[in-house]
Amino acid sequence: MPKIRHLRWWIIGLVCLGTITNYLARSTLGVAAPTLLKELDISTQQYSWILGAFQAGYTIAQPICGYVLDVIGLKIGFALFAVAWSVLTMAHGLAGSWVSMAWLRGLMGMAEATAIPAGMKTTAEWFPAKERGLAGGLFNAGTSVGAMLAPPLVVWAILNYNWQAAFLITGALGLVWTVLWLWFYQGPDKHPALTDEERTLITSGQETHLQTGAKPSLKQILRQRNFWGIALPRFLADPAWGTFTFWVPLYLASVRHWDLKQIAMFAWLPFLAADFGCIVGGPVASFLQRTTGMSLINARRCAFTMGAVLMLAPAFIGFADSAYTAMALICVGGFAHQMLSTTVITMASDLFRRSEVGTVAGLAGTCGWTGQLIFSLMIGALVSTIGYNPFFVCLGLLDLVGAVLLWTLVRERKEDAAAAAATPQAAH
Ligand SMILES: O=C[C@H](O)[C@@H](O)[C@@H](O)[C@H](O)C(=O)O
Repeated sequence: MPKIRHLRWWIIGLVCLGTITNYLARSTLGVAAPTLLKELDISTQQYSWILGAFQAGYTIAQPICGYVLDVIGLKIGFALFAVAWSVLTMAHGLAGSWVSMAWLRGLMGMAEATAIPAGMKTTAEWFPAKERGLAGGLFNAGTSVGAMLAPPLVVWAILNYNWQAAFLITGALGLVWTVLWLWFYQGPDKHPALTDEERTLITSGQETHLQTGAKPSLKQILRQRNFWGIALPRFLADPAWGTFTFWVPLYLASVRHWDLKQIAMFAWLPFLAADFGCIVGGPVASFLQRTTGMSLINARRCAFTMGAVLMLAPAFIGFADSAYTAMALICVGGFAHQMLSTTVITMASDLFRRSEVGTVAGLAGTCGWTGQLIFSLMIGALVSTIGYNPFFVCLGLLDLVGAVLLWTLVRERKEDAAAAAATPQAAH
């Protein structure tokens, strides 16, 4: 293989592609739902159990997937899980009832839970500290791209073939990605296309104490206050993601009386905004580091806080007179959420060893998804009596609490903070 300059950006691009296929696969069901519910005679309540099976599997499995990646390595680990979620997606086409669909969905959720821990682990292994924010944002942007691509692709497959074909295609894309991954991916220690210069740039830009290779220990991770310092803000932040993903179309239809055509025309916009949010968080932190000389951790905390302040905008969604203003506020919410979410997700690689980043990111993800689940159940239980407004207001405030926790719970090593303050130039 010839040497490739800036290889790390190609690698994170490949991981982003993997995240896109991961989100495409999981989003297929929602788009195909109207057709397949009718054909398989599945009720709305049974459909909610199918969705629940995915959420439960995904929530529980994130640390398990992260741990497997930490132990057997990214190349084989990510490939195994990608094959599993792709084959399970394709198998959806064989389901004949809601029960078999729910089983497939639960298992698929477990395999899909690899995406974020794998992305974080790649970021930790391949990037110097100063670039991790942007790298983390780039692969995480794949989530929204996948969610945006699903509707046109799935509708096209259903119109030209049938709903089964939609699952076959999105699953097959995951397999194609796996072949690419197995062909192109190697760790930075042995990638034949990595130049010596770039390898030095990567290792010299990483914190020495994070490069050691102890195996992850669950007990030890859960005892650290830095873990809770990132996991609790995720618990408080992720309800926004769940709300934008699962509830906003329903809100637009039932409260703003939008028809399907209007929803199709506008509902992807918050995800586009979310993509920008993903990409902005890292560079904002780097900019602050460069201009003020503050430590990396403080710069991340500032970026998160900015996102949290911006998240006040969606608190006003329910008060907007026009549906279009409400939509604009939802978009600000998508942007702000991913700006702060990417930032806190990336902090797993700022605070934990490369050999345990997968497990830590997975555990924090479990907290995030638990927050999503609780919030979603609360909306489901209360929306018919109190409406959506209190929930939007709540979303606006939760991240401010998250910011306070991030500032108070996370402790950075004194020597790192001092080094950053003494040599601000080293930060970029
Ligand atoms: O809050 C949302 C996150 O940033 C989102 O992009 C992913 O982490 C998502 O939760 C997932 O696990 O697929």
